[in-house]
Amino acid sequence: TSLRPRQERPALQKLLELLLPNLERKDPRQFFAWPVTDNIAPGYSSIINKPMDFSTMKQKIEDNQYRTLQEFTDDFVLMCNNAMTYNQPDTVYYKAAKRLLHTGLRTLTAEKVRPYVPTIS
Ligand SMILES: COc1ccc(C(=O)NC2CCC2)cc1-c1cc(C(C)=O)n2cccnc12
Repeated sequence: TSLRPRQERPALQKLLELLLPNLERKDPRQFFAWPVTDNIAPGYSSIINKPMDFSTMKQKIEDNQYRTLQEFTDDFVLMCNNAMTYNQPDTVYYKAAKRLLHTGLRTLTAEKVRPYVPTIS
């Protein structure tokens, strides 16, 4: 809660700006591109208390709100888990989320990504 302005984290921010489009390409039908609304998903806001989507993640990168790669990964996992919580397993959304989670985590934990993230946050 220090009053100091957010210090720059250029390396991490640049890495996340590269990783996000990589993850978005794994969602060609753009089910995860924008916040899910109650009118397309009845009761969504009362079932999912921490909504997340790619547009929100993009804004958080631009606002320098991710201090570590782990925080970015946590939002990605949250987004996928929300879809697997609200939607039944036999829906396109559940299946898309399961696949996205699996393939996206492979990207985020790839050896070539690890070295670019300073271990201290
Ligand atoms: C931004 O969210 C969306 C945007 C577009 C669409 C969409 O094009 N749906 C068409 C495929 C059959 C109708 C679906 C969604 C959507 C995502 C989700 C998620 C992510 O749970 N969802 C759940 C129930 C109903 N619709 C959705």
